[in-house]
Amino acid sequence: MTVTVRIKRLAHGADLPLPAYETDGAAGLDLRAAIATPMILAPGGRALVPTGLVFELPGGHEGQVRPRSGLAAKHGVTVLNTPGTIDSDYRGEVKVILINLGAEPFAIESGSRIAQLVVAPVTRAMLVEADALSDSARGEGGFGSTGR
Ligand SMILES: O=c1ccn([C@H]2C[C@H](O)[C@@H](COP(=O)(O)OP(=O)(O)OP(=O)(O)O)O2)c(=O)[nH]1
Ligand SMILES: [Mg+2]
Repeated sequence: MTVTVRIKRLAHGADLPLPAYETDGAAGLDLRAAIATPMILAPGGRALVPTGLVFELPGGHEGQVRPRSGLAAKHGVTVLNTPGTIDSDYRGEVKVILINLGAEPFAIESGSRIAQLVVAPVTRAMLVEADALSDSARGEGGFGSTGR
């Protein structure tokens, strides 16, 4: 499924390529760091990394900011709030909250692909308050109630 997404590049990201799907079947658009000078993420450190991008997602859709598995596997660098939620009515710059869970400092250069954005449909709930809810086989069991 394809939807049209309007996108604006901010001045500090104007020289970077638009996010792109790296392969025909890729689910995520890689997001790049739009930074004037390299950032160093110390072990255990986190940073709000600008992308220089503003999206206009179509109604009924969200953007999910997800980690790149390569950064996680090789460096322990991931998205702290994964999946970050980009609302369709958000018109601010998309930023990525990265955290370094690895043992070494991690350098982020301008243009580094730091995360990926998956555009996904959203189902919104119409809440109906009720005094009693239907029975189910699971009932109140959770948090490991079915065993290992
Ligand atoms: O990783 C993220 C997550 C969110 N956002 C932007 C887009 C999103 O639409 C907005 C609000 O995100 P969220 O609802 O997760 O944050 P909040 O702490 O609840 O802030 P708000 O009170 O603005 O909703 O912040 C990002 O740029 N990156
Ligand atoms: Mg919110």
